[in-house]
Amino acid sequence: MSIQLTDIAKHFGHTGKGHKGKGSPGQAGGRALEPVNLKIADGELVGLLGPSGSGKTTLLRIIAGLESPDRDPAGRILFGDRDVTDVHVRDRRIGFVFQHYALFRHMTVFDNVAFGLTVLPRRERPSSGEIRARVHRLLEMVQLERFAGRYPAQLSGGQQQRVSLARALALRPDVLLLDEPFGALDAKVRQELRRWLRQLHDELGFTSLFVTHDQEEALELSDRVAVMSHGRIEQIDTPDALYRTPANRFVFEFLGDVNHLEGEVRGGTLTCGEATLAVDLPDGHQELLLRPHEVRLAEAPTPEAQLPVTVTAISPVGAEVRIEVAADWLVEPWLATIRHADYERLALTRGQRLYAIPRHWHRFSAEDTPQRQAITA
Ligand SMILES: Nc1ncnc2c1ncn2[C@@H]1O[C@H](COP(=O)(O)OP(=O)(O)OP(=O)(O)O)[C@@H](O)[C@H]1O
Repeated sequence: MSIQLTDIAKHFGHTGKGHKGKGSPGQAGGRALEPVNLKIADGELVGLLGPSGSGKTTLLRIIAGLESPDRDPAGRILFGDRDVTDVHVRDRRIGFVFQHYALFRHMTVFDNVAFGLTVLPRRERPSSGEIRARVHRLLEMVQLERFAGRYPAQLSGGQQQRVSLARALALRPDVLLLDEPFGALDAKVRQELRRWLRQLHDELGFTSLFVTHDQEEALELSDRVAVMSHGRIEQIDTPDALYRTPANRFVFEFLGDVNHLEGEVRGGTLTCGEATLAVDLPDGHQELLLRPHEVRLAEAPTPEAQLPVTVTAISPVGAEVRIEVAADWLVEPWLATIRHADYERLALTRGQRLYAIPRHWHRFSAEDTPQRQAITA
């Protein structure tokens, strides 16, 4: 089922009490959402990513029907061809999963998953045999069949969240909405649950929208990610496109580690203390941004890049080695990620003097037009 939002805005009155007991800090006049336009294709898995207070949950709750959008502008929500703007939450055919597993503690796993089906009006309710079959099939999918008779308290956090997922899917929703579904779990379990969700999503073909403030989670799990800030969608794109062609500085900085280089450009050379870099930019003050993988470390400078640094920390854990380097000309240390082979070849140690050689840099002008330049060194 596709989802289309047109001009969905939300303004909370100053006296309004938040569902989380929050006020409306940082947003003039309690504006939680600027008018948002968004199209999600049938069967798509979209992540809503943004810092705290950027409006992710508000947007999700409006789509769910748990919160109503402003009347001015008169926004609309379509599920497929159906206008659901004024349709009650229980008639929107939505499944929910929230961070805090709202499982019924006095019910077994089986009964929790079956609950939504057993409370359907009689004419819509499947037979008890059918309910049993459907619940077992769902528990099989989330590999919890042998726990059907247990109570939530007898399960781990990750298992409880899998029950929540099965329960949300029991009513065969067209749309699955997840609010920080894995937020309360440790890193390894989160990773596992992401795979679950992706698999179930692909297998069952529903449309999913999930809220997260975890960049890695959003980029790994989603077909597309909507990056939000201050109640606006700054950019919505595939993870690859977001990372490679960010629409503005906020998106660039929010999606990963960033190194800063600020200096004065004169005659095609940027100077910052004892560091210099050849750049194709007009004279004046400039700030360049670099991702850690765009910084090469070498034993000698090049004619284009003379950026002396000292290694201050080395973290060889993971697919790449993370090297922190510092220098007098840097306000904050830089992070460089290099291959293990290069790490061994350079025989890096703490305190070692090296040269940073930018492969690429990015610049966002005041009008936020992104620019990316490759260094032809
Ligand atoms: N019921 C409410 N009444 C008043 N203000 C609210 C209410 N719900 C949210 N807000 C405000 O609206 C803004 C957006 O909040 P929202 O919860 O949507 O952000 P979020 O991106 O989901 O944040 P988080 O990651 O912290 O959950 C915030 O400024 C928040 O304080």
